[in-house]
Amino acid sequence: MLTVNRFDATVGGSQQPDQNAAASSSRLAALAERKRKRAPTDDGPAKPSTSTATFSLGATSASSSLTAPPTQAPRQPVGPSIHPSRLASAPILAQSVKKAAAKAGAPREKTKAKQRYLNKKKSKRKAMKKAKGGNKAAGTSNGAGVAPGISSLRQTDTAAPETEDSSEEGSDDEDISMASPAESTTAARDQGPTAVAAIGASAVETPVEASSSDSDSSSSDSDSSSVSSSSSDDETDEEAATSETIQESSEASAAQPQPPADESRPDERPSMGLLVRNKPSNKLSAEARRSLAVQGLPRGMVEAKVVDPATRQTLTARDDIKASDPDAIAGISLDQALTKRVKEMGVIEWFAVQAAVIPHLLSTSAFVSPFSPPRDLCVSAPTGSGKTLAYSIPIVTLLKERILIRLRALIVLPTRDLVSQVKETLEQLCKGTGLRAGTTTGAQSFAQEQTLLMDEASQESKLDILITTPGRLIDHLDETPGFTLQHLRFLVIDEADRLLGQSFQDWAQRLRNSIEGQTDSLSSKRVALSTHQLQKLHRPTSNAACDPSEAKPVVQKLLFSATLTREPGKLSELGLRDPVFIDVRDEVLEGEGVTSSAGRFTLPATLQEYMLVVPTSLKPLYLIHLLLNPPKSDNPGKGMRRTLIFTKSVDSSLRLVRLLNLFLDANQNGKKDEQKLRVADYSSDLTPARRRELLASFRSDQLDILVASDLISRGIDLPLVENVVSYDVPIDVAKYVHRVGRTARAGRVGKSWSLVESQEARHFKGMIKAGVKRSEGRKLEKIKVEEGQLEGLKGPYEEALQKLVA
Ligand SMILES: Nc1ncnc2c1ncn2[C@@H]1O[C@H](COP(=O)(O)OP(=O)(O)OP(=O)(O)O)[C@@H](O)[C@H]1O
Repeated sequence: MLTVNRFDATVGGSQQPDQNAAASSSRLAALAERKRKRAPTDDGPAKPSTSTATFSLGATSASSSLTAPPTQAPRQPVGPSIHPSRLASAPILAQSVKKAAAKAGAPREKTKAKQRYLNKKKSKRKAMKKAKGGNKAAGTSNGAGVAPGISSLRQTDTAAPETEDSSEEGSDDEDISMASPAESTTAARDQGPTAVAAIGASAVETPVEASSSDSDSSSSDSDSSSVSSSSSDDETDEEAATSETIQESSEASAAQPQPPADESRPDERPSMGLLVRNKPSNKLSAEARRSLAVQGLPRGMVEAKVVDPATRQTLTARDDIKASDPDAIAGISLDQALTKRVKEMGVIEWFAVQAAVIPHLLSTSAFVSPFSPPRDLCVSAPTGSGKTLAYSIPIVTLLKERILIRLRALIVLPTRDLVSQVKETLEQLCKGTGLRAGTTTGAQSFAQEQTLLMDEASQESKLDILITTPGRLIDHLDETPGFTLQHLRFLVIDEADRLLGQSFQDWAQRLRNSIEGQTDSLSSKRVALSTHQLQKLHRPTSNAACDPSEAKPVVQKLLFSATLTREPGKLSELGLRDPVFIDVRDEVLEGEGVTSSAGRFTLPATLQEYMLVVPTSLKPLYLIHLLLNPPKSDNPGKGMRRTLIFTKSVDSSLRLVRLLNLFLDANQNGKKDEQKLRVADYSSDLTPARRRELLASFRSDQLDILVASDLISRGIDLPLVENVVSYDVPIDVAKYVHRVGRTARAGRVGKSWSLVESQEARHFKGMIKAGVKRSEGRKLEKIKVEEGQLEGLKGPYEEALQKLVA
């Protein structure tokens, strides 16, 4: 009753006078009804009802009864206590009171179809009870008497109790369990096939969550025309869906290899009704989860090669190789000149991703046969783990033997800054090889880029390697005479998940069309190959394989990211050829396949993560405190330098930089000796030249802090960054991974600090827990800052705020 009264009071308090009058009269009516209920009736004493049930019942009926006062009200007295406008403006509230009403047993109209369904259900239940009694009598275990597909899962479950890891996953699920089934499915789709499969798996076990069924009963009884209303109020609909889902799943399981049926009780295979009653437990064994998760996935994804991030391999130059030394041959052996250049770049040993990818790519040849083209490659490895060299070294090594200049490698990246960065790496590697690398990003005029790309007279490429953004690439494919991808040997899509998420100009499909057009060029048009190319071309063994129509594009597609999508749908945009997957992350735990951890991304082992829960109104002050007095600092009192701060937008960055600089000025008064922190914003509004200048200042320690939106959260390699601060929490886990990945690169130590507003804390922790995987012993540590610690900063902060609004 208290709940109702409080709720009424609240609603009344916010209503207009006439609404108040209506509400109080309805409250009186409700009171009278409650009294009437307490008094004995002809039918016997009234049953006590809980306050929630009473409230819910009334509230549900409110939606239909408020417009016209209830005529046969006895069971709906409290209805008018919720104003219809409130229900109309709060669909979730309306839905929940409706649902509660259904539970409380509000009378509902039953159609014939529904009645038929219920009757059928009743008789099934009876049959099940009988069967259950039989089972008990026979002393069967929970697996016996269940359809083979399901029973096999359950028996495994019993045999293999949950591991620590799987229970942790369970708690992850708990954290995100507030999402509706529809939300979960959408989220799962975003996370890739595993998550979708997991949803599928949970539908097998808890099919109540399945979306609408097309049974008569559900369609006839539904209040709403929307399919998504299966969340519904209707228990019967839920049961119908349950039954159907289980039927479907057992049909599906029939297609799978089945364990032998229980021979001792061959005739006791139950009806589907029994399945509904004997729902399996909510936990599938790890093995069963894995097999569900991998169904329908590409071979390479299921058989992904998992590489330990701690793997290292020594650098060997080709001259050192002894033919008898299998390790040297299997290892990475570059020629002396390239080894020297790599050493000049600070490489003394190969990192894990390089140790896996470089030999894999070097095992193919520069010129591959269109009749047996190489498999494509998808690589997922943590931020700062050296993916750029992993693809650049093989490209340079294989292409430097070329005779004619043709465009043989195309590297696509999402931003200009990244294009420039990769170009610098390739230019260093190409020194002395004669290979030419160039870029097109729109930083220069289109005509200038055309001149750089193509020889006007011969209309041949002037570049061996082109590094570009997708938009500019499509422009050149469309408008630059002679520009072709027909000689391409390597196509690299770096930050692949980000690029595949961008659909502008339909770039992925158009790129694919341009590449696949080369099949014709190589076969029917018989494009003249270089002598070298002809010599290297592997001759197919049978004549049938020489059929020009069998020729395939020779381009090998290489996809890289720290957060690579495992969604086959997304990957298929590029028409990958039987891709090999290399996944650099900690060893696969028992029961965890490559896909079961899809959507969980590995963080660098050298990263320390911290979070501060802060009140929204004082967030800037907490940031200032953090910057001036960084906890866990090796140089206390020196402030937080070599720091990147991420905000949610360019505007936020600008405002924050102004406030910080005003504060630092105000705080500097009288402290001449102390070196003030130097802060600047880095945004897409700045010219490329200004951005280059800022990065150079940061690299040379002339700037301490750069404040940016997510513009530079991906890929940018600033080796000196020691701290990353998320002033606004990232909107998804991939953004978090890329932001924090600007530090702790190439094996260096780095710290990330997330300022989380109190109301965001639960969501943030859940998101991170579900989305990232850390090395053993690592965790997200909470740092506490008491408001008292901010006292000394309040004066200059107030001063800065006043100047900011002036
Ligand atoms: N074997 C190595 N030894 C030492 N330093 C290396 C090695 N390989 C790469 N590096 C350096 O590590 C840094 C990070 O490399 P890179 O930018 O390729 O990382 P990444 O994996 O592409 O990261 P992100 O996912 O953030 O783009 C670079 O400064 C690079 O020069």
